[in-house]
Amino acid sequence: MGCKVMETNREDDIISSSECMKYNKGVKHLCETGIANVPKKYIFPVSQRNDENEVVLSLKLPTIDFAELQGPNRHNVLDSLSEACENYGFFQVINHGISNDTIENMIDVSRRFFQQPMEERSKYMSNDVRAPVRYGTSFNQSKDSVFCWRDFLKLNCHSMEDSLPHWPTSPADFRDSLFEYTKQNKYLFLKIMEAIVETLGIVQTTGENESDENDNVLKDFVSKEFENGSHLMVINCYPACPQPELTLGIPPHSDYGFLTLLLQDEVEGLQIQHEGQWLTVEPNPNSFVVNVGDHLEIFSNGRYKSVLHRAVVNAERSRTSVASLHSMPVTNMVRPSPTLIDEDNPRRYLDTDFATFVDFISTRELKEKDFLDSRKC
Ligand SMILES: O=C(O)CCC(=O)C(=O)O
Ligand SMILES: [Fe+2]
Repeated sequence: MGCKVMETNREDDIISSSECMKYNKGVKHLCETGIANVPKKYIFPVSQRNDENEVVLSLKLPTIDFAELQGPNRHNVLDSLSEACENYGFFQVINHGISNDTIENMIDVSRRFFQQPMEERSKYMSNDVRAPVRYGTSFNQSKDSVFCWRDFLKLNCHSMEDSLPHWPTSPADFRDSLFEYTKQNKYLFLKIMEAIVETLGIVQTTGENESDENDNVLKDFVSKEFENGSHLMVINCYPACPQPELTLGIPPHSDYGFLTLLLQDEVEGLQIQHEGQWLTVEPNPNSFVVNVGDHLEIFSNGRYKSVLHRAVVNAERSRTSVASLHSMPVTNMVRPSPTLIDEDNPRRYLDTDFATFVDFISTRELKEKDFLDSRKC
C-alpha cells in the first residue's frame, strides 16, 4: 500500500520536537498522514544513498538444497555451504521443508498487522530493547540522527512461555501463525547449524560419510549450544516511499547472531556488499536467505564472514520481510572455537556476550560493522 500523496511545502524540513514525536510514531504512520516529499529527517547523506547512477547488479545467491543436505550428496552440499560462508557470507536455502502455507501465513499476517490502525500497532511501542515485543521505527530510534524508512515489530521467540503471552492478539490468527513459523524456523536453524559445525571440522567425527554416529555427535553438540539459544524475530515493514533515492529502508549493517534466516516477499529490496559492490538479491519465493552473523564470524575465528547488507525502498510497493536471528543463549559467552586457534591462526576476536552488545548499541549510533570491529583483538 503506497503513501497518500498531497501537496506540502518544505516546512517539514525544520525539525521541531513535535516533528520528532511524529517521526517516533513510525514511517507507516507518516505515510498515512499523507506526504509528498521525504522529510529531512529521512534524507541520507549522498555518500550513503543508493547511487542512482551505479548499475546495481542482481545476484543469484549460492543455493543450498536442504533436502540434498539430508541425503547421499551431503558432502558436496557441505562444500558449497562452506564456500558460500567464506566468500559471500550469504546463501539461499531451497527445499527447506517448511510448508508453503506456513510461509504464506507468516507474510500475510505480518502485512495485516501493519495494516491495522495506529492505535492497535502503538500498543507495542517501547524503548526497552529487552521488551518481549517491541514496535519501533528506523534502525536504532533513540540514537539515529537520520531515520530510515522502516517500521518493525521485534518479538522474542526463545523463552516462549514468558514471551508468547505478550505477543499481539490482533489480527486474531497472529499468534498461531507465528507460533507455527517460529517452531519450524528454529528446527531449520538447528539443522543448518549442524551442517555448518560439520564444515568447520570442530567436533570429532569418525570421518566416514553418512555415519549415524557422526550425526549424533553433531546433533548433540548443536543441541547443547543452541537448543535454548536466543531467537529474535524482526518483522520489517518498508512502506512505499515518494522519493526512494533519498533514503534507505535499513542502512548497511551486519547481524549480531550466528545465523539470520530471512523470509522476504516478492518485492526486491535486499542488497549485500560483495567485493566492494552493492548487489541486489533477487527474491526467490519459498526460499530463505541465510546470512552469517557476527557471532559466527567470531566463533569461526574469522573464517566465515558476517557481511554488510542493507535494504532499499521503492515508490510503488510496500515491502515486508521477516528476519529470524538465532544465537546461543543470551547469557553465554561467544568466543572463537578453541579448535580453530593455533600458531598459524591466532585468536582474532575477544569473548563477547549479549549484554556487551546491548551496552554498545545503547551508547552510540551503530554504523556498519562497528560492534564486530570492537571485538577484534
Ligand atoms: O529486509 C531485508 O531485506 C533486510 C532486513 C535485515 O537486514 C534485518 O532485519 O536485519
Ligand atoms: Fe540484517
